[in-house]
Amino acid sequence: MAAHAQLERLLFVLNPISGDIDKAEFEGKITDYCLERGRKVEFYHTTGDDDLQHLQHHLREVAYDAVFAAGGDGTVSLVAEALTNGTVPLGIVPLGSGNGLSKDLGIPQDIDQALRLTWEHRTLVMDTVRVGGKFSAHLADLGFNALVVEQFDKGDVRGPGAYVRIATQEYLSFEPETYHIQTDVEVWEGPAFMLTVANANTFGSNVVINPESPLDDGQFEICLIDPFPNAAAPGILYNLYTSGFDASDYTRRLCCRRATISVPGKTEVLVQIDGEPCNLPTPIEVEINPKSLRVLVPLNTQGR
Ligand SMILES: Nc1ncnc2c1ncn2[C@@H]1O[C@H](COP(=O)(O)OP(=O)(O)OP(=O)(O)O)[C@@H](O)[C@H]1O
Repeated sequence: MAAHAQLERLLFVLNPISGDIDKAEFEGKITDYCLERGRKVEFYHTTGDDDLQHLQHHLREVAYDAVFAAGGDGTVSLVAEALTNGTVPLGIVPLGSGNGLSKDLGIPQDIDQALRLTWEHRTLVMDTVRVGGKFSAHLADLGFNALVVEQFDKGDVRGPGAYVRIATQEYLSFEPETYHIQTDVEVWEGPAFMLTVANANTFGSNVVINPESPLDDGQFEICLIDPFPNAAAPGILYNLYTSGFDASDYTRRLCCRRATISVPGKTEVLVQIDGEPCNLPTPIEVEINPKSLRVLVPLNTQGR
């Protein structure tokens, strides 16, 4: 763990379409903040088109002391993937609607407070995960939430209200899949309402799907919610919002370093990875990449 490492040259990766703030004003604020403290700052704007390849190419050409992701969960995951297995740390200025990883890392949700990371921080070296070959720093899931995120993504309306409306609609007709999971520790098979591959703890919605699991412990959890009767829903929701995941009869967690997830009868399945929906061929191989990402966190938090 390093505290107060001097960061001279900073890159801010900005998603022009995330958040509802004026981006020109935001860039001006960052520039002033960094120049006042003797930092050099540059900006990189995502286009939504091959951003990972372009960013990786740029990072091979120019050496930075830190790269900040200024956007939502998708932008954070993009920059995290570009930096994984390297020595340059990731900083986060949360601008999205969920901002899950930044919350798990104890990064302030206020922009001015988050910018202090350029100046005061310590470095956490966290694990990352590969889910069916795709990068995940935070949470990936199959089942109910993946379906809701896909519908949410297709719609024009953002925010928690839109998510709840879609979730309520989908819940009425949702049919749980059966999963076969083989980990390096155990085998589990059964139907699940939702299956989360959790490197981290908390969704952007503040649902704590994987409480008390450090991001740098060299393992991930598969958090399962069984199909449940309607009458059990309020209790499960209460547990999810109060870090009580394990308290329910309908939940279980498998802790492991490697897993193969099959969905009998299906060759492809919908997966939500760090906020972005995608279809993956089955079986899905999941593997931890221990201590693979350096990330700047506030001095006064341990990260979770
Ligand atoms: N210039 C751009 N134009 C259109 N789409 C873009 C652009 N830059 C990035 N994207 C797309 O934006 C998505 C990532 O958005 P991001 O998660 O940063 O913000 P958000 O969706 O507003 O936040 P949240 O996920 O928290 O709601 C990706 O799908 C990416 O391809």
